[in-house]
Amino acid sequence: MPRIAIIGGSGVYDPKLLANVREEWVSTPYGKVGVKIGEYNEEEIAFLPRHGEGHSVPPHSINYRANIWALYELGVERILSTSAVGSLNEAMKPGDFVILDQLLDFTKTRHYTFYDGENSPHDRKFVAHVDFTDPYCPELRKALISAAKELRFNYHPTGTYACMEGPRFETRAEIRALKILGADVVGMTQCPEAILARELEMCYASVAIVTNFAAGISREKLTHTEVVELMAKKSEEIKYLLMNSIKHIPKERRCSCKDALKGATGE
Ligand SMILES: O=P(O)(O)O[C@H]1O[C@H](CO)[C@@H](O)[C@H]1O
Ligand SMILES: Nc1nc2[nH]cnc2c(=O)[nH]1
Repeated sequence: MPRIAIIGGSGVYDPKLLANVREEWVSTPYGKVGVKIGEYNEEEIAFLPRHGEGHSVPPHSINYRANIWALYELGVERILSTSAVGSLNEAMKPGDFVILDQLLDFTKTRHYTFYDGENSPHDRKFVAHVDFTDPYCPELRKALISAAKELRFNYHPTGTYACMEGPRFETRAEIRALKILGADVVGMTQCPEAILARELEMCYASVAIVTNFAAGISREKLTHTEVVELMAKKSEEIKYLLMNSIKHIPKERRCSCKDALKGATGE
């Protein structure tokens, strides 16, 4: 049973980092999900490309609830993910790794919770207001930072990610506003992926890879081609970073992620 899962973002579509890969189809109250399960250092790891293998699913249409529920069903406790981002912070350059620690959510049309009270399509028919002060698991963040340090990668140990609805890129004015609000990087997928993991008391962290300077900061037109091309160039480093992080993940969970529902339902 995989304790750890990797969710691959743009440019990270296949589990080449794993051996003996099999696919398991998991039924969830939100639909079926195909999850790859393989081995790394004799440990079972689950892998899920959030956009599908051919990048066929745009960020606003991803079935985040099915994806996270499927990993939970498989017994996953810890989720590491990648996200390709634009940078608003001149210190965070294309090719740099940012271990996210904060989030700003500007998405609009997504499904943000599993807990819809009586309308929940499962037996958790309650309302839950989960603490999200620190959206990322401190233990997973520490593991990613230790690995980036060991590998001597260009990395930033913190970063605020602004999640936009997409699928378009931002206007110059939106990036100006996000900078005033304190965002360091901008993407389209961390929300609701991070909160949904927290709602199922799973640990979640994401390593953002800067693929471009954001709209109005970059002198070039923004293209998805540029994003995928840079991610392809970084694919080996991303693989090493994720795999090296795994050995730094404590077996025992001492973070508060595992108690996220305590006090959240008013019980
Ligand atoms: O966040 P990931 O999945 O890496 O994808 C990023 O890349 C796409 C834009 O090129 C958007 O979907 C953005 O969120
Ligand atoms: N929203 C958004 N996502 C990205 N992913 C990679 N670059 C960007 C960007 O500039 N904006």
